[in-house]
Amino acid sequence: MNAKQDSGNPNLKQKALSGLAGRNLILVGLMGAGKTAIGKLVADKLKLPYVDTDQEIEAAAQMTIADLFEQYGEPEFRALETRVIERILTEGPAIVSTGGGAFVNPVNRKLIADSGLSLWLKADLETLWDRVRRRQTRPLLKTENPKQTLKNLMDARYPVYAEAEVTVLSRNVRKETVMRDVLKALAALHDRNEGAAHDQDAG
Ligand SMILES: Nc1ncnc2c1ncn2[C@@H]1O[C@H](COP(=O)(O)OP(=O)(O)OP(=O)(O)O)[C@@H](O)[C@H]1O
Ligand SMILES: O=C(O)C1=C[C@@H](O)[C@@H](O)[C@H](O)C1
Ligand SMILES: [Mg+2]
Repeated sequence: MNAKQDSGNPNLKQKALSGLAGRNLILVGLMGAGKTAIGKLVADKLKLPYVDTDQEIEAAAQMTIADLFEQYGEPEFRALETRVIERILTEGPAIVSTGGGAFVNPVNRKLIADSGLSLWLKADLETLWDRVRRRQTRPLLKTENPKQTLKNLMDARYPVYAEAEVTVLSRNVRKETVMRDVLKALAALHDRNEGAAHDQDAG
C-alpha cells in the first residue's frame, strides 16, 4: 500500500481519532522538525482545528517573534508563550504546534500533560539544518555558527523532548509520509487501549 492510499484509509483516521480521544495533540520539537508543516497536514486529515503557538503569540503581541525578542527579550517572550499555550489548550481540542522552546518549560509541560497528548517530532541535525538554514527568521539561530547552535540546542533539549508521550521520526521523506506516521502512532494508542479493555473483560 502506498502512502497516499494508507493515509486515506478511513480506518486509520478513525483509529487515530480514537487514540486521541478528544484531547489536544501537541507537537513539540526543535526548529525545523516540521511541527507547522506536519501539524497542518494532520489537522486537515483529522478535520480538527490547527493552531500554531508562534503565530498566536505574534497575533497577541502584534509583532513578529524576532521583534519580540529584540524589543522585550526572551523572558518576556516566554511569559507570553505560556499565557498563549494555556489559552489555546483550554479552547481545544486542536492540533497544536508549539514553538521549539515551549516544551522545555516545566510549567508548559504540565499544562500540556493536563489537556492533551504530547508528540515529539524528532529529527537529526543534518535534516534540521537543511530545513532551517535558508530562513533568517529564527532569533535563536542568529549566531556566528548557527549549525553549532542548533547542535547545542539538540544536546540540551532532546532529553526533555523525550518526555513527550509519543515520538515520531521526522525523516527526510515526503511530509505526507510523516503525517501518516503520526496517524499510525495515534492509532497505536487506540490499539493499546482496545487491548487493555479486552484484557480486562477476559480477566
Ligand atoms: N518531511 C519533510 N520533508 C521535507 N520538508 C519538510 C518536512 N517537514 C518539514 N519540512 C520543511 O522544513 C521547513 C521547516 O518546517 P516547519 O516550519 O514545519 O518546522 P517547525 O518545527 O514548525 O519549526 P519552528 O519551530 O521554527 O516553527 C519547512 O520549509 C517545511 O516545509
Ligand atoms: O526553539 C526556540 O526556542 C524557539 C523556536 C521558535 O519556534 C520560536 O518559538 C522562537 O523563535 C523560539
Ligand atoms: Mg513552526
